[in-house]
Amino acid sequence: MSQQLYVYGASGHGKVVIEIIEALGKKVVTIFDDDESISQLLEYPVLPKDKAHPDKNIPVLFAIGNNETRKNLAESNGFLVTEPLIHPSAIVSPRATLKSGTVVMPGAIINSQAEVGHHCIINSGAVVEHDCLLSDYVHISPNAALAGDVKVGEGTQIGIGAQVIQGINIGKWCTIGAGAVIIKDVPDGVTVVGNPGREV
Ligand SMILES: CC(=O)SCCNC(=O)CCNC(=O)[C@H](O)C(C)(C)COP(=O)(O)OP(=O)(O)OC[C@H]1O[C@@H](n2cnc3c(N)ncnc32)[C@H](O)[C@@H]1OP(=O)(O)O
Repeated sequence: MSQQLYVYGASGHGKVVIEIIEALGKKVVTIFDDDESISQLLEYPVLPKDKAHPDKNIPVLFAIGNNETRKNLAESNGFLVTEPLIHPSAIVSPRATLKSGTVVMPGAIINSQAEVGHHCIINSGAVVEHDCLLSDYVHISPNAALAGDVKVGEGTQIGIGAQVIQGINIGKWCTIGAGAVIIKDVPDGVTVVGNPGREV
């Protein structure tokens, strides 16, 4: 895996990504952001991509919390995408598979034969149990937990502290609210809150 990385997105999420890169002993070369008013993130300079002439051989991590924005950026930029970045304190089964552009935050757990797509965020302390199947651009927020064999469609966010019982199918581009408890399947494109989860 490359020892040098770009980070795209000078956000709070970007700060956590930078600290993962540092914890892995790799080097952040530059942070990119389309907002020209941002010049620095932590100790790193922030540059608009068009002014930076990025090296096509240095991979990027798109550090954007919003799933749709992250997808649009990833699909419109010709960057080399980084292999998954996994914080050293996370526990990832050797039988789990993670695709490029995905980041696993401190303390997260991904268990046996789980599959995680491209450009996903498995946030701090989240649990993705055995045999779960996560499509691209999914965000599992801090401390959320998916029991075994849960499927999550593209672009869905599971909110902070939410819990999903085993075998549930959650559709594409859904939002599961903070602390929700999901005990039945969720169709595409809806927001579900509460315990038990109800559509709003
Ligand atoms: C490191 C990081 O920071 S990662 C980021 C993690 N962030 C999250 O997990 C955020 C998750 N987001 C939420 O929970 C939000 O409240 C959402 C997306 C579910 C709803 O947001 P909005 O669309 O703005 O809905 P709104 O606030 O208008 O609420 C709609 C209704 O749902 C209720 N509601 C909203 N969120 C929740 C929730 N988490 N649990 C229970 N009820 C909720 C509201 O009280 C309201 O009810 P009412 O119509 O009876 O008054």
